[in-house]
Amino acid sequence: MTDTPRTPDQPGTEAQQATTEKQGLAPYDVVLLLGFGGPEGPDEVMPFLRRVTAGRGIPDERLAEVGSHYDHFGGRSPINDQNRALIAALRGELDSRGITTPIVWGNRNSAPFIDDAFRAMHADGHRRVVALTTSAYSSYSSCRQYRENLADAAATVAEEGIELSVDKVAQYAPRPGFAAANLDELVRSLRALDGAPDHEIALLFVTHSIPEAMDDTSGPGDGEGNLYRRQHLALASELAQEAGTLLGRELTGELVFCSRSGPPTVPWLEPDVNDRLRELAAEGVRTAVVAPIGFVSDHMEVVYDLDTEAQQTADELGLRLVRVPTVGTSPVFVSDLADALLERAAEARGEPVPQFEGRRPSVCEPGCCPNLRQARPALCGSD
Ligand SMILES: CC1=C(CCC(=O)O)c2cc3nc(cc4[nH]c(cc5[nH]c(cc1n2)c(C)c5CCC(=O)O)c(CCC(=O)O)c4C)C(CCC(=O)O)=C3C
Ligand SMILES: [Fe+2]
Repeated sequence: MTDTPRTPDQPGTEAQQATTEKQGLAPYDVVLLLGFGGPEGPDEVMPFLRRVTAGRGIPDERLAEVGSHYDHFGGRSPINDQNRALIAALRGELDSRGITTPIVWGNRNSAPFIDDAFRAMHADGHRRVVALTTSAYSSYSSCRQYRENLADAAATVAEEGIELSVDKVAQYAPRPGFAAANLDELVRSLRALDGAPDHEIALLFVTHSIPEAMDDTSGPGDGEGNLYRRQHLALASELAQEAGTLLGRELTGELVFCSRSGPPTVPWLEPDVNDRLRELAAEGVRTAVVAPIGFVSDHMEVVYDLDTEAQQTADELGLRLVRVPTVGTSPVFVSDLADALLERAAEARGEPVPQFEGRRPSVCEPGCCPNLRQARPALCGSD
């Protein structure tokens, strides 16, 4: 914070915000929420898994193993229902700001697919799309792959004479609003702990493991790499510090990983949450507070890999595991997504937008978060 008086031409002032809100999401006429997708019944599990891993060389045993996670939940992932709820919440938030721009949904790996979303938008007369992913961080899997999905879908519908222009909201993990939404959840969970002494509590921030090579190349092509990991570390340390200050506790957090796949010969980010729980129990920790900051809703990685598998590890060790909710449809998160959309629209109109540490450009830099298997067309970037 500075005490410099704000003038109307400074980015992020109230005057600026007022114009921003008045113009709504212009020049965009539709919002596309991009999800990962998931099976909604037992028959959809294997087709879904084959789509996720197409051309990826994931062994069949791993597919069968992941399929069995879905079996625990009747062959249905919660992810699509969570995205329906997110769209409803975002609709409510935009409505409350007088913004009527429709929100359409498209998934990478299950219906409704992105090409169908494009067809539906076009049929309704929409031509300028602003896309928002349900993944907050920068990496090939969580950013560029969605941009490739957009390019594939655009190419498919172009053959039918359908042309749309698509821009994207930058990955939002570095947004102060994303930190605020996660902090709310963390503080609520910590408050609910009984009088456990600080030195018996471990605070574990969890995210999806990715191959080390994918992390090494995440971020701008001419940057330092490891942006996926750095974004998580920055958020984790901010959350641990702010939660500690708010609650007057001495909390140190650390980053751990879940949901590793691929052959054991390929290194992925570590430590695995289960391995770390074992070490911590041996060091005298009694309570593990597990905050899945890498995910925006409680989908399969959370309800299986954490609430089922890591919970079982904790049970075996006699550890109490407290799982912090993901941001889901929390009002702070949804409001920040609405802000991010408004800022993207303002940027498209050539207006200034608020700056903050770690802000990602809305148009990805050349070579950022590359596809290491095969270079492919991707929208919303400068390459
Ligand atoms: C970074 C990241 C996110 C977070 C960002 C984002 O949300 O996009 C994410 C999300 C998700 N990942 C999901 C599911 C799966 N991910 C897999 C495989 C992989 N994920 C990877 C990375 C990520 N994944 C990677 C590097 C692989 C290896 C193969 C590949 O390069 O693709 C596999 C294949 C089987 C396996 O090997 O585990 C499945 C079934 C679901 C749906 C859950 C549900 O159904 O509720 C969600 C939200
Ligand atoms: Fe995944």
